[in-house]
Amino acid sequence: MQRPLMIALDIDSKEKRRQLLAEFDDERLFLKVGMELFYREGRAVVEELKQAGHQIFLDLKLHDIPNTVSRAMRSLAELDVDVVNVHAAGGKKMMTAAREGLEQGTPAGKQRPLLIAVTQLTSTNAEMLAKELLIGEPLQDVVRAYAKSAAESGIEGVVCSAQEVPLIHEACGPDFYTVCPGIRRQEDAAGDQIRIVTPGEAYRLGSSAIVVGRSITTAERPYEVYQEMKNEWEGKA
Ligand SMILES: O=C(O)c1cc(=O)[nH]c(=O)n1[C@@H]1O[C@H](COP(=O)(O)O)[C@@H](O)[C@H]1O
Repeated sequence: MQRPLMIALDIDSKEKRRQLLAEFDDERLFLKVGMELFYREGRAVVEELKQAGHQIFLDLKLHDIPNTVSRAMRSLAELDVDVVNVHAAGGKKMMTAAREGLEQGTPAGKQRPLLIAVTQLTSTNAEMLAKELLIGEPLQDVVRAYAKSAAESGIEGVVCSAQEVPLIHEACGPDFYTVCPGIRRQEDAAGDQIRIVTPGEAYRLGSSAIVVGRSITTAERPYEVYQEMKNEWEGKA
């Protein structure tokens, strides 16, 4: 897989989704289908986007008992998506079950989707971790430990802030896949994101992929913003 800029299609209607994608002409994109779109449009949206030639990160962040996650992954594997995810907080048995479910569900002759685990959401900070979630260790240590658990479960990578990419690569090796949301240009509103990084900084920190939602999807000229952020991410700006 290249180092893609994944566009988060967090959009609340089929019409708006089609309007947005029309801005990109025939360009083949890496699209993230998350809960909002999937719960609204179901499996059909994935099939439509695949047929149009796009790559898909199906971001449903599974987090349940191992048996349930395994069986859910078996079902998602039939969709022929490129990347799927779970919450690392579900533990090693759950992550292993997710991988096994994917392996069982992947049709013969097809490559199974890349499986990654969310370490700590980019909307989380150290204070929230300590005071609300009652996790006593420093945030970076928690992210490192969760990434190691993911690697030990035989899955290929994590979702993390680009701020944590160097420590994850140190712990899990340089090829461990790091998908980084919480990406903003200097001028963009942070919204609910806390551990934010610019596309250029994510590139310099060695992220494998970045995820960009609202900076592109709510822009007046989404394609221009996409090009600008992509150039920065590819080290061209
Ligand atoms: O798993 C994710 O994709 C994810 C993990 C995380 O820690 N933080 C995070 O923002 N995301 C997703 O990445 C996207 C970020 O969107 P924007 O904040 O609009 O750029 C959203 O679709 C989130 O669901």
